[in-house]
Amino acid sequence: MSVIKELARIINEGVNTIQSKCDASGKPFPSLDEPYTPESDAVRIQVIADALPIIAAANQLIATLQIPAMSIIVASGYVHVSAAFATIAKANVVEALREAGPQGLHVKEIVEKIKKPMDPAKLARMLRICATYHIFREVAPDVFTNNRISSLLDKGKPLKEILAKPLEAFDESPGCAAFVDILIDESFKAAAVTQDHLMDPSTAFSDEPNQLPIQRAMHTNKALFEWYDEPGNELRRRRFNIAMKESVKFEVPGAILQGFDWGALPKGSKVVDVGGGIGGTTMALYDIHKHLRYVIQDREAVIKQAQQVWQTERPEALENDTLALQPHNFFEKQPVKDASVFLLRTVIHDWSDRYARTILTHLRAAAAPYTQLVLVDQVAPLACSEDGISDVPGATAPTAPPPLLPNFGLAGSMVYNLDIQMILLCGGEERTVLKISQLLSSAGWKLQRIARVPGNLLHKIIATPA
Ligand SMILES: C[S@@+](CC[C@H](N)C(=O)[O-])C[C@H]1O[C@@H](n2cnc3c(N)ncnc32)[C@H](O)[C@@H]1O
Repeated sequence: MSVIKELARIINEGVNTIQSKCDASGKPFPSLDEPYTPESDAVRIQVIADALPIIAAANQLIATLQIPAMSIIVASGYVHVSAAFATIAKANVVEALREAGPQGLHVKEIVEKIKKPMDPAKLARMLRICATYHIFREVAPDVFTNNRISSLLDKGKPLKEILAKPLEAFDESPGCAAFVDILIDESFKAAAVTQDHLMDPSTAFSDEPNQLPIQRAMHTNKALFEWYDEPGNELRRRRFNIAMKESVKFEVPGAILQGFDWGALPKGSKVVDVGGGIGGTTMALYDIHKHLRYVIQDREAVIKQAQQVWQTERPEALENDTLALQPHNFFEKQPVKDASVFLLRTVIHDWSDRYARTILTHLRAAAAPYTQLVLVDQVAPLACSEDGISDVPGATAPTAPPPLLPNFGLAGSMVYNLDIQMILLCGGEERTVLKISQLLSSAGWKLQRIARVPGNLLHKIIATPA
């Protein structure tokens, strides 16, 4: 069969399977036109494994059919979509559209509502390119409304409140609003200088967290997290912490609970969430596993914000000593010596090998013989076959059959976006299985297994003292 026919077959058969599952459950597949709600999107999770090959095949079919020059120009031109999108998000257009309801708003009315000195005609052009990428809908000439994708950026508050208290714009915002705002601010600006940075002999080979594109773009010599603590960066720091807390919610539901038997840990076992942020991960565990004790460690400023969040959302955890919030620099000696689990979610990927090794070595020195290390991180697949790459259980990622790319192509591409994000902002890396295994053993840990949650970006990398 020709490649294009084979790709079409994968799409057809996959769509039929999904439709049958939806018919059997009596729930329609969520429409792109309606705003996102977790309830209306629930059916997607049930068919996520069926959707992966279809997404991979559809993108490969487009790449095959499209005029090559068009493909490369469109890919280079994602910067235009980002520029449009960044402007729209910054101007709180999503919230104005939510308040207007499904009939949408004319761009002139949007500009009045958002109280920004913007040219409505240019805003229409920005919204139109996004609508063409299925973000927003143009429902009549120059009249736009939110759809399932754009509505995820809704900060979830009245527009008036956002305009009155811009520093608190992302506090308690659900969904991806905070996360995307990092991408269109820090990442977007760092991206603009990346080519200069990576071909400048004074920075090209650096593994220092303060010699990255972000420093070049922002004219600072502070590493990202120190820079967040600088005066003037209050919004960025708050936004980052909210983004991380909310990121737990746009994983496959309950992902943190899967692949590691938290329930089997004896009563009173201590789980130390190292670099735990304001505690989104610990909160998800705490809500289900009340028999455990938790410690969240992070930088002082973050722990202060965590204090407010837990006081508001789960005050009893602080009152009954189930949870301790502890300022701690993970480049220094680890104070907790009786941890059952050192849990690090999306921490090790932030750092270059040398820095990551220091963090892991401090944890190894504080580990008891029964301590388990649980890294919750991406595991970057190669874009070719990985057969026989490692015999550690779970090491080999599920691969797509030909003619699809073994890594499911664009269906699995987010890991590489985040990998580049690490080059831009932190100096870390989304590591392959081999790199993870080498890093762990260089710090005295033995990789035992990788527990994958189907359809999820983050996996559990479980190690014990070597
Ligand atoms: C990518 S975030 C992950 C947060 C959290 N684990 C989660 O998944 O939501 C990395 C965390 O590392 C923290 N961090 C950075 N440098 C640190 C340091 N030297 N000591 C302790 N925590 C640090 C940051 O403040 C941030 O909360």
